[in-house]
Amino acid sequence: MLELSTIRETVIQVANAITAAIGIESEIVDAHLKIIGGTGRYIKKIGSYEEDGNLDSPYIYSEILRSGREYVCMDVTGDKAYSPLEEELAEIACPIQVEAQVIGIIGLVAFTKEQQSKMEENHESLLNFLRRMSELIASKLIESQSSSKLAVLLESMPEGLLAVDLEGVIFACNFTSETLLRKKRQQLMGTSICDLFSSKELHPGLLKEYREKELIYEDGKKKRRLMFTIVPIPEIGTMLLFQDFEDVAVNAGNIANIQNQTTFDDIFGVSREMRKVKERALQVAESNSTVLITGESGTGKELFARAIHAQSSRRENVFIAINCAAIPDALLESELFGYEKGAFTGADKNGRPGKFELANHGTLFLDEIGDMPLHMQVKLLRALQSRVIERIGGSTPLEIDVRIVAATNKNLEEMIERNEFREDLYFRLNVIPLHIPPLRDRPEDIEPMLRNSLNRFNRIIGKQITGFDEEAVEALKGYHWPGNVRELENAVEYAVNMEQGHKIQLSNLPDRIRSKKNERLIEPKATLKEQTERAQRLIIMECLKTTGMSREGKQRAAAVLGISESSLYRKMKELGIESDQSVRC
Ligand SMILES: Nc1ncnc2c1ncn2[C@@H]1O[C@H](COP(=O)(O)OP(=O)(O)OP(=O)(O)O)[C@@H](O)[C@H]1O
Repeated sequence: MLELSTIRETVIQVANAITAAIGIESEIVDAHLKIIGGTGRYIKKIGSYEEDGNLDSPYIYSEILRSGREYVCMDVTGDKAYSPLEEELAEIACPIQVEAQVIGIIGLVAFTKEQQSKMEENHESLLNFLRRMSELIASKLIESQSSSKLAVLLESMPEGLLAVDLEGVIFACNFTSETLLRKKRQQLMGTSICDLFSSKELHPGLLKEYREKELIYEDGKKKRRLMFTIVPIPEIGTMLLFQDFEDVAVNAGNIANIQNQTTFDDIFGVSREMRKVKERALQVAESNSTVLITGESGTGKELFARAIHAQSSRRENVFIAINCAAIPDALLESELFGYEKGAFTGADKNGRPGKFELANHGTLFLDEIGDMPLHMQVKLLRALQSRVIERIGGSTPLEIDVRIVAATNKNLEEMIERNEFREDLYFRLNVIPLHIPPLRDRPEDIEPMLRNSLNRFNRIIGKQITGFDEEAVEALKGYHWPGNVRELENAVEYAVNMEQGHKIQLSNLPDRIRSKKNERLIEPKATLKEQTERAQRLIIMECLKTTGMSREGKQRAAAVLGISESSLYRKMKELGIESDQSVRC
């Protein structure tokens, strides 16, 4: 039953509007004969019942509710069906109907002779007016019911939902988001997304459209893996939908969503080098052999790993990625192999599958393999050799059928010499090596990639920028792109946001590209390696000077440079930039 009381405010406003327009008192009752709104003498009676709330009474209002008929009486004293208060002289009443259902009544009541004659003279037009008002109330009720139905739908969605504005501030959330993030609605609403998630991908300006990406949510000491789908909504903000990662993999029965897989067509590159890498990757994709992808951060290693999976016979099963650098050493083993119930304090009481199990019959992408601690390298090698794993605290060996694709931006051969990486594991992984060259070594790719990114961000941000002006192209082509394609994408996104005209101007490029710092880095006598390291050191220091050395500062610096936070920490270590060192260039 549609209840008028759910739009009480509207009902009161309509009653006031009627009286203001025609100078006669009005009352509005619901389907239980309860007075919901009224003017004049009826204000005091709001909340009480007409005809004692008896729906079977022989009087007018109960009769209107039963029959749906209108009532017009210019002298109520002679009407037996009327039970007047002493002063009531005349009444016009009109049912409020939604389809065939009567959900209330609007009554117009004359208490003075003057009002009575006004009613008599204009009863046709007054009745018409009441019909319009009754339609208005009915449509408001339907509208409010459908928006509350929508609210019920959003609340009962199995996915968490957060809606953020252009500044990244949460303005809507649902019940599942409270459960998954272990926070109350009041704590979520009005909070910046940056305060909830450290992953830079979720920060405003860096939010990009993507489906099903695994990101980590940290709540105090607890970490939770969530699978995100991000939908930018131009001019409004972004909608984030997320699920518990394990639920997704288990519910999917380890069946992949093949429609949204990254394929080789998504890998862009016109240079000879890129065409060669793509050809080679395509050749080996079909086989089950282990692939080791090397290349600097942001060159597209994960993109290649996904395309290989999509091209293989495993494409209908899952692709699971694990970033060995992002997971604390103590957790890496349970992340990879899972654990049985009661395996250790704080463990989930039902036990949990590891990535190997989740990726069964699919592909397991071991990202940043060079950052895997030595003791874990031994365990990984054992699993790869025997193709059998055991959960922590378990005693049943599980056979696994997983294709391994590993990636690193480190020089594993140098690490082997320094005893930081096991040679036997290296040979086990390096069955099919694929090296992706950095962007600066394939300059022909820069311009087409800029155009490609421009089209994409025009679409996402809703702009129609036609290209780059000459000076901007020159700066972009001359830049050394330490963050490779990721940095290029971020630079174009920044420029598209900033640009108000039809072409991207030099002034709208990020500072580090505009200021052509790379020119003063060149020292003809130094080796290429020395010059590259020096350049990287200067760039990172310069960036940290702006963002600061706090944890958040470093997160921002990583985002600006287009590298992962863990890559930034690693680079700082390699280049001798200390965390608490004052930033000088
Ligand atoms: N050849 C390419 N064509 C299209 N997009 C690319 C290409 N290479 C990289 N990208 C884009 O650049 C970004 C970084 O790519 P990806 O994450 O695969 O790099 P990565 O080498 O794995 O980085 P990291 O070592 O930091 O994890 C992604 O948005 C990806 O889509």
